[in-house]
This record gives sequence, structure tokens and C-alpha cells, in this order.
Amino acid sequence: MPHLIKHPLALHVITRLREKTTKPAEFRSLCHHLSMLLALEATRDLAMREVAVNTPLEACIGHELARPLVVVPILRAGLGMVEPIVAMFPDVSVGYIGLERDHETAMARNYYCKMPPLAGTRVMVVDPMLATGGSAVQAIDVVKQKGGGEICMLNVVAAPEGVKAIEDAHPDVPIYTCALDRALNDKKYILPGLGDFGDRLYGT
Ligand SMILES: O=P(O)(O)OC[C@H]1O[C@H](OP(=O)(O)OP(=O)(O)O)[C@H](O)[C@@H]1O
Ligand SMILES: O=c1cc[nH]c(=O)[nH]1
Ligand SMILES: [Mg+2]
Repeated sequence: MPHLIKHPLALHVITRLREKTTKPAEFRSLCHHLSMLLALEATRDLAMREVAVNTPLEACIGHELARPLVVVPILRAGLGMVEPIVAMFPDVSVGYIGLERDHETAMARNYYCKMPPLAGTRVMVVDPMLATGGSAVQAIDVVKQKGGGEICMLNVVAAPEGVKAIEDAHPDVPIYTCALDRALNDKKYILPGLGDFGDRLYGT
């Protein structure tokens, strides 16, 4: 089962995001807030190590992140989730994977890939929409082929079909989402969903 973000702010923000009259400027800001909530939840269990720190008053033991973090947006809509994560984790590396669904078949075509070194890292694959799961499964395949081991998936909205596709293909990958929606329509759009995320984010 996916980790569902139940924070009241997430419910409030996603309601504005669904509203069809919400314009790209507000849409981007709402996406920013939800991405922060998702990233906070998905990094709760990050490995830490102890470090010595000197306060103005005395020495004590502090903690720092023990392993490098990587965020991999699935282009293009996933780009909207990168900036808030970079703001929270300034040392994060960014890998890019370009996937675009065919409008007739809903099958995702891979058109771009550039990854930083992935061995020994925690990888957050981010894409606001998890519909059939075809894009997410393909992206996680690529991350694993390139050496990523500890992977999690962050979505703003997930459909049951997409959740099942990831759980079947990559049972080791936890899914974090702000909403578990009802179903897909015959064009493989999420219901109730929020329409085409990339188009609403970028005004296309
Ligand atoms: O789970 P799936 O059925 O694969 O659908 C989800 C994918 O569809 C959307 O991208 P799209 O292909 O529309 O590309 P875009 O982000 O460039 O608009 C979305 O951002 C996901 O990547
Ligand atoms: O509902 C959907 C499904 C795929 N991609 C989107 O942007 N929205
Ligand atoms: Mg799109």
C-alpha cells in the first residue's frame, strides 16, 4: 500500500490543484508545497551518522545525512517537483529521464536520460501523476540498470492501476502520494484526477 500524505495542508492544497480554473502560476506554487510534504515523508528514514559539533557554549554530538541523495524527475511534469526538493536538500544530485506517453496508446516513449552516479545513494523518482504506471515502471527500470538500489517513488496523485503496476514490477520501491484516486478513464487519464499535469504546469 502506498504511503498516503494525510496532512491537512496536503488535502487543502490538492483541492486547489484539482480545480480546473486554477492558473499555471498558482498551480506551480501548489505543486511546490505538495512536493515538499512528499519529500519530507519520503526521507523520514534516511540513514544518519553522528558528527561532533561545537555550539558557542560547548561541544556536543550532532547528526548529518550519511548517504548521498538523488532526485530523478520524469520529464516533463516531474520537473515541477525538483526545485522544492533541491531547496530542502541542497546537496542533492539530479538525474533526468524523459518519457512521453503516446496520446493513442498511453505507452511511454523514452527520449532522454542523464544520471549522476547512483551506487550507494537514495534515489527519489518524482512524477506528479501515476496513471497506468508505465512511465514510473520504465523510469525505475532505468534507475536500477544504472546502479540505483534504494529507490522510492513520489507522486502527487496515484491511480490504483499505477500503484499495482509498481508493486508488481518493483515491490521493493515504496510509493508516496498525496491522493489515491478512483480509476482511469478510457484515455488513461486519472479520475477524478486534475487533468494533464504537464499542460497545467506549463500552460500548454
Ligand atoms: O502512469 P502513466 O500512464 O505512464 O502516465 C503518467 C505519465 O503521464 C504524464 O506525462 P506525459 O507523458 O503526459 O508527459 P509530459 O509530462 O511531458 O506532459 C505524467 O507526468 C506521467 O509521466
Ligand atoms: O490523469 C493524467 C494521466 C497522465 N498524465 C496526466 O498528466 N494526467
Ligand atoms: Mg502531459
